[in-house]
Parts: sequence; structure tokens; C-alpha cells
Amino acid sequence: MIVSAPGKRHPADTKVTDLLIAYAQRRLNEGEAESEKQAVIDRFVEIMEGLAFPAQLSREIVAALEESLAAAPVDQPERFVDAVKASGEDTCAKLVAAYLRQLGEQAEYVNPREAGLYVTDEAGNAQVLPEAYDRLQSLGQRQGIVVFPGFFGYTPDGVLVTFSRGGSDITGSILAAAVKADLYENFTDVDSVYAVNPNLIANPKEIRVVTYREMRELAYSGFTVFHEEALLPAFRAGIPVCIKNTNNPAAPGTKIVSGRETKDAPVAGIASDKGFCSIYVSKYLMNREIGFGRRLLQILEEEGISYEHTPSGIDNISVILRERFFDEETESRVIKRIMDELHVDEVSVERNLALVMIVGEGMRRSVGVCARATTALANARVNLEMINQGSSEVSMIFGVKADDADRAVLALYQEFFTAQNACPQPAAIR
Ligand SMILES: Nc1ncnc2c1ncn2[C@@H]1O[C@H](COP(=O)(O)OP(=O)(O)O)[C@@H](O)[C@H]1O
Ligand SMILES: N[C@@H](CC(=O)OP(=O)(O)O)C(=O)O
Repeated sequence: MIVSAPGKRHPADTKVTDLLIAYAQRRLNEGEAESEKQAVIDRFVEIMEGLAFPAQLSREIVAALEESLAAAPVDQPERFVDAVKASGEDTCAKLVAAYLRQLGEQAEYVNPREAGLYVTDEAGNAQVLPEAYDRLQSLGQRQGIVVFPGFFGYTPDGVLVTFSRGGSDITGSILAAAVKADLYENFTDVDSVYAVNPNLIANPKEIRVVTYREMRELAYSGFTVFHEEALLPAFRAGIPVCIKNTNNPAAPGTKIVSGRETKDAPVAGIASDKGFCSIYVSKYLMNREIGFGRRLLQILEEEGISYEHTPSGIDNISVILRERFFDEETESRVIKRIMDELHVDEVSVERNLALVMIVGEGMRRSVGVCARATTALANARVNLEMINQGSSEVSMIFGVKADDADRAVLALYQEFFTAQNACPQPAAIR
């Protein structure tokens, strides 16, 4: 059992991880943050009171939390923030193990360092190291319930590093793969993965079965319900994933598997994510200039920027980036380098873009999906800045102005999922 830190109980609530981040930031800036620390403690105490924990046990768990906050290395800010963030999951795992023991279960808290969950040294963005799988394998042989904190691991040198936000899903997938589980059940707060973000459209269609490839694309582009990096370990090990509701475990949830029947549902879901920008570059006879694309991307590589997509024409190419990696200072430097080093005719940057994605394994065998989508977007008066069909043909991406994104998703959802439109085109070829 892999646990996350306590999340939101209602929309206006604050996740424990966010309380911990607030604590870490104030402590770093002002040297103390007693009220922020107390907010975290209060949340755990409230949970333990709700579970009728004996007072002594509660005190021990709070004392261990305070100890780990005091031990976090305040002189190394990135390491400090990671250690503080991880204490939410760590405390929760200790608490859950203690609770299961109160219920008479054989349950033990296991520390990721002791178990060998080795990760790269990328603060707040760790990746699992291959050797971790062998080390973690023996967890499967332990008796009783292993309660393991999600969201963080250790470098082989013993430094605590967290995954990116939402990363307990990643720990779950790594452990499922390591112990060769029959199934990875991931408990969240919704009955299933829906065909569209339920925060955008009320009561959307539930997805019962989705493929790894579809889920990877949907998670990438806004389905935050399952972390995009959590699919790979389970996928490689061939372990099916089932997303279920903690508060309604009887609901069947959504299964993520290798293949699904796409006959009646070529499109699995519609997703969107904001915060993108595009560098547009044009140069006459670009198509004949060997190495142009490589040199363009090399500039980005040298600037330490990863790119998302590169739709191109004959004499032009756009590079789509996440805006958070491309502040104005970086933009001026990159633009100057593109002009000076590649001698282009035109280079410009467009900001505030969103990517809207239609995802479905059945699309490559169905005629007319793109036409239906663009017609629906045109009818909703959404201007398309870019269209890109992924080479895998599992997804189609539309670049739109961020302000148009929700309208675009609504239009596409109505086109592909509402009763009068949901059937595939008669022209679908199988
Ligand atoms: N397509 C979708 N289907 C279901 N939930 C979605 C979808 N897109 C976004 N979400 C959001 O994801 C939330 C669950 O993810 P998250 O809060 O990270 O859960 P957890 O903490 O359990 O990992 C849901 O409450 C919902 O608001
Ligand atoms: N608690 C961490 C990791 C995590 O997985 O959270 P959640 O299960 O609430 O998505 C975070 O908030 O990022």
C-alpha cells in the first residue's frame, strides 16, 4: 500500500503538501514559520482524533514529524524543500501503518531508503534509477501489509529527492512493477477517469477501459487524475492499472490496459492544457538546408530547454514549448541566437497558447475524425493556431489561444460524446 499526503477534503481546502511548501518557503525566507508548521500538525492530529488513536501514539507520530522537519537541511534550499515536502507522505505512511495495526492487521511502515527506491538527483523532479527495481523486489516477499510513503526516493548517496507534484502515483507504479503485481489499483477522489475533465463539464462520460497509450497522451495534456510518468513502469511490466474512488470503492473505476475494442468509441477522451508558447521560424528553402532542424533544436538544448512538438511546413517550422521554461530573458537570448546563427527570414514568439487534444486508438481506422473536430471548432468560433497529428495517430493536437481552450474542449466533447453525435461516422473503416 502506497500512501500520499492528505489531500483536499473540499474544493476550498489546502493539500498537506501545499501547507508544507508554505512552511518551507517561509522558514527559508524568514527563519521561522511556526503557524505554517502548526497547520500541518493540526491536520494530522485531526485525522488521528477521527481514527480514535491512543494519545501516546498520536504524540509519537507528531514528534517524528517535528523531528524530520527540524532535521531538514535549511542551508541547502532545494534539498530542504524536498525533505519538508516528503514529510507529508512519510507521516501519513506511519499513521496508516499504525492504524492498520490498531485494527489487528500485520502492517509495517517501510522507508524508501531502506527499501532501495533509488532516484536521480533532480530536486522536485526525480526519476527512478533502473537498479531500484531489483532492490524493491523483495518487498513482495514480506509478510503482512507494507505501507510505503509515495512521492520520494533517495539518491544512491542517500539524499532525499521528491518526484514532481502528484508523484505518489509514480511510486505506486514503480512498486507494482518491482513486485510484479497482478494489478495496480490507484485510489483517487473520482469514480473513474472521465472523457473530459469533470471540472470543465458536469457529469461527463465515464471511461471504463483505456489503453496505456491513450492514458499517457491524456495525462500529458491535462488529465491530472493519473500522473503521466506513472504509466511507464506498469506498462513495461505488463501490469494493468485500475483507477478507483477511495470514497466509493464499489464503483468499477477505469482500467488501463494494452488494448481495447475501439469499434464504437474511436475517441477515448478530450484533454487540454494551458501554459504553452510557440517559436515560429521561417526561411526560404528551409526544406533544402541539411541540418537546419538539428541546429535549431541544438540552440534549445544548449539553453537547457525541452520542447514539446515541432509542427512544420516547407519553409517554416514552429517549436512548441512550455512557457514556464521560457521567460522573457531566455526568449531574447534564443531569438537572437536563431537570427545570428541560422540567418532566418522571420522569427517570432506567440504566448498564452493551450493545446487541446483528441485522443483515441480508434482514430487511425476512422475516416473523418479531423473533419468533425475542425468543423466543431469552427462552429464554436475557435481559431486554430496549429494542428498536429501525432505520428502514432493516437492523438490529434490543436493549438489554440488559452482563452479559447475551454470553449474548444466543450465543442469537441459535444461533437464526440453527446447522445446525438456519439456514434462513429458511418464511414468508419475497420
Ligand atoms: N478526465 C478526468 N477524469 C477524472 N478526473 C479528472 C480528469 N481530469 C482532471 N481530473 C481531476 O483529477 C482529480 C484527481 O486527481 P488528484 O487530485 O491528483 O488525485 P490524487 O490526489 O488522488 O492523485 C479529480 O478530482 C479531478 O478534479
Ligand atoms: N502529495 C504530493 C504527491 C501526490 O501524489 O499527491 P496527490 O496524491 O494528492 O496527487 C502532491 O501533492 O503533489
